[in-house]
Amino acid sequence: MESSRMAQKSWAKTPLWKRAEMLHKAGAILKDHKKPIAECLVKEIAKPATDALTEVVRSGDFVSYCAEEGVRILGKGEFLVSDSFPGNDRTKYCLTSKVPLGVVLAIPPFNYPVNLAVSKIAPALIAGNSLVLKPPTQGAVAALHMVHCFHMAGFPKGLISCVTGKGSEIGDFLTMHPGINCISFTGGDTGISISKKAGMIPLQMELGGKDACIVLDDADLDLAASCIVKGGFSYSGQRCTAVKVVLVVESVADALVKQVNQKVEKLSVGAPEDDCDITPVVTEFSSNFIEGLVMDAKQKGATLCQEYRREGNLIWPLLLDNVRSDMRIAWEEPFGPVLPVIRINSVEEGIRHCNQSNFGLQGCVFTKDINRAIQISDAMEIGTVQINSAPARGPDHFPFQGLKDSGIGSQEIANLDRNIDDMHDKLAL
Ligand SMILES: NC(=O)C1=CN([C@@H]2O[C@H](COP(=O)(O)OP(=O)(O)OC[C@H]3O[C@@H](n4cnc5c(N)ncnc54)[C@H](OP(=O)(O)O)[C@@H]3O)[C@@H](O)[C@H]2O)C=CC1
Ligand SMILES: O=C(O)[C@H](O)COP(=O)(O)O
Repeated sequence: MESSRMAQKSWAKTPLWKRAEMLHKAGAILKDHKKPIAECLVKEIAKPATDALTEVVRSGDFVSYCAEEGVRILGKGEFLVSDSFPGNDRTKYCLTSKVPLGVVLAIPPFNYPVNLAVSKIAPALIAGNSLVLKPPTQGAVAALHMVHCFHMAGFPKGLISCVTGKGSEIGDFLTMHPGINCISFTGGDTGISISKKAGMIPLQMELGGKDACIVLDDADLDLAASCIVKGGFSYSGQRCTAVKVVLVVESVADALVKQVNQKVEKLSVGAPEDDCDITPVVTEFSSNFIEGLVMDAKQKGATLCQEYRREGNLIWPLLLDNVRSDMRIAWEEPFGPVLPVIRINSVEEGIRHCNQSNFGLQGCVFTKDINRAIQISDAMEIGTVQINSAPARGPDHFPFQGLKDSGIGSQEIANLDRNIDDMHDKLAL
C-alpha cells in the first residue's frame, strides 16, 4: 500500500501523453504474450481455447483504446463564469480540472481474470492512479502474467501491485485498508458486502445478473434461438451477461423451444483444450449449486428438454421448459449451462417478471417491431437492453452498468469522464 501510494504521487505528475505511450506499449506486449496467457486461462478456469485467446487480445485492444480516449477526456477541463447564475455579476471565474483518486483496489472475478482486470487497470492508470490488484484465486496465474506485461512496458515499480490470496482470507484487509482511495469490484454478491464495509471512498461494482430474454410473437425465431444458445451457453453460462431466463409468449413457445433444442444438441461438451462449447464449471461448489437449482425445478414440475447429466464439474447443457415463478431457477443465477424457459401470456407479464428480479444488469428483446422493442426496453429496469441480439458487455467502449443488486457506477472508458467528475472534480478559483 505504501509503495503504491508513493508511486502514485510521482505517476500523477507524469504527462498524459507519456502515460498513454506506456499504455499503448503494455497493450502491445499483452497481445504479444496472448498464447501463454491464454494457456493459463484454459488451465485455470477451463475457458475454451479460442475464447481464451480472444479475451487476451480484446484486453490489449482495450488498453490502447483507453490510452487514446484518456488523453482527450482528461486533456480538457471547464471554465465557468459567475454571471450566468442569478444575482451574480461577472466577478468570478472557475477553472476545473480532473485529478486522480489515488490508490485504486481492483478485484476482478474468475470468469474474465484478464479482461475484467484491465478494464479497471487501464482507466485508472491513464487518469494518474496507482493499482493494487487482487485477482481471483482461479485466474491468478493469468493475472500475474498480465501484470508482468505492464511491468515489461516500463511502468514504475510499485505502481501496479498484484496481491494473490483467497478473497475470503485477505479480502477484508484490502477492502477496509485506509490506504485505498477507490474500489473497483466485479463479481457476485460479495460486492454487496464489500460496499457495506468500505469506508468513505468511491465504489464501482459490477455484480451478478439474471438477464431476461423476451421473445414476442413476431420474432425471427431462428435468430432468437441462435442468440439464446450463444447468450445462454457461451463459456458454459459463466458470464454475468449470459441469458439467464427466456420469457416467450405462449403462441410461439413450442416453435422456439424446438429450435433452441436443435441448436443445444449440436453443442460440443468436453475439454477447453479441445475448444469445446461446454467445459467444466469452475468449482465443485458451483456444480452442486447448479444441480440444486435443476433438481428443485424438476421436482416442482419443470420439463427437462435433455437428460440431466453431470460428470464431476462437467455439466451437459440443459434447457428447462415450463418453468414457473415458484421455482428457484426462475430467479437465481446458476452461472452454469442450464437455462429456464417461462411461457408468458403477455408482454406485460414478461416485463413484470424481469422487473421483479433483484438484478438489473442486461436483457434482450426479439421482435420485428422496433417501436415496440424500444417501448419494452424502456420498461425493463436494467442497465442495457439488446434488441434482436444477445446480451454482452462488449464492445468494451460501450457503457456497462447494472441497476439494483447488479452494481454501482458504469464501467468503460467514456465514463472515465463522468466517473471522475462524479468522484473528483477539483475547483480551482
Ligand atoms: N457484473 C459483472 O460484470 C460480473 C459479475 N459476475 C458475478 O460474479 C459471480 C461469479 O464470479 P466469482 O468470481 O465467483 O464472484 P465472487 O464474488 O466470489 O469473487 C469475485 C472476486 O472477489 C474476490 N473476493 C471473494 N471474497 C472477497 C472478500 N471478502 N473481499 C474481497 N474480495 C473477495 C474473489 O477472490 P477469490 O477468487 O480468491 O475468492 C474474486 O477475485 C457471479 O455471481 C457473476 O454473476 C462475474 C463476472 C462479471
Ligand atoms: O461479467 C462478465 O461475465 C463479462 O463482463 C461478460 O462480458 P461479455 O458479455 O463481453 O462476454
